[in-house]
Amino acid sequence: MRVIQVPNAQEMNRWAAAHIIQLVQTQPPSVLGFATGSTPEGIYRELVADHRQNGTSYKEVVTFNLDEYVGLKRDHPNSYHTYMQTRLFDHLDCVSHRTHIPAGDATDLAAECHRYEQQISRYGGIDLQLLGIGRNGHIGFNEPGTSFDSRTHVVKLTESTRNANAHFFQRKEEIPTHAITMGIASILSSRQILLLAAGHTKAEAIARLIEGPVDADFPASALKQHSDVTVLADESACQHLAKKGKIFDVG
Ligand SMILES: N[C@@H]1[C@@H](O)[C@H](O)[C@@H](COP(=O)(O)O)O[C@@H]1O
Repeated sequence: MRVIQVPNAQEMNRWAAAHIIQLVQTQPPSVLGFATGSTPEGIYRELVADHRQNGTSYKEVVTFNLDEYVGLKRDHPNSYHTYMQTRLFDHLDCVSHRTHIPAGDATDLAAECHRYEQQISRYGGIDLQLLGIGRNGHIGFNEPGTSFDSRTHVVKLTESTRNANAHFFQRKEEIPTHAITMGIASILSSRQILLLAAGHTKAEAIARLIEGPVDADFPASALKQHSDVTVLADESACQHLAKKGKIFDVG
């Protein structure tokens, strides 16, 4: 696992966007795994700005999102469909049938999970998966205790995750109780993974990820079993790390 420390969130956004753009330009057709939450918002703004200024094209790009809330229609203002549409897809030249997000409003959720996995396989797997990290170490919506062998599945959200996402909703009761998420094994099947963290609220999670053991109680630690993971974090998110340095590798 490679750790890259940058001064602030803006630098994190620029670094990540440049990395994505390079992949899109040099390895078409790229299959990108996207994440939601506050962390990637600035990266998506950078991609939109680059598309406007430099014309980087996403016509050939295939995308898969990590997760979606159960029970929200895709046009609900807080669905991850709406999040991706308004922050990214509406502003790029993506082809809509190549952008994929689990259908949280499916009547048969188990069938939807199976279908999603098959779709990822049909495109030959994900080249680059972006990840945020929850304060409890969740990746996607894989909460502590999730099997490292898990594939796309339905999860019950913990109270801490619902609270952490509360700022996206008007009222706490509106926050869904369940979600569909790619599993930990689905995430680990990606050829390359870029985990992003900015701000002091992520400092404990980043220290535990980088310096703690592999442990199912801390889902992000599964990433240590993958051979191409970069943790891109700002100084605030790195403040509890014992090891200091701008770039270093951990076993
Ligand atoms: N499902 C998402 C995760 O994919 C994301 O990593 C996490 C952290 O969010 P934020 O970036 O807002 O801190 O939030 C949600 O739970």
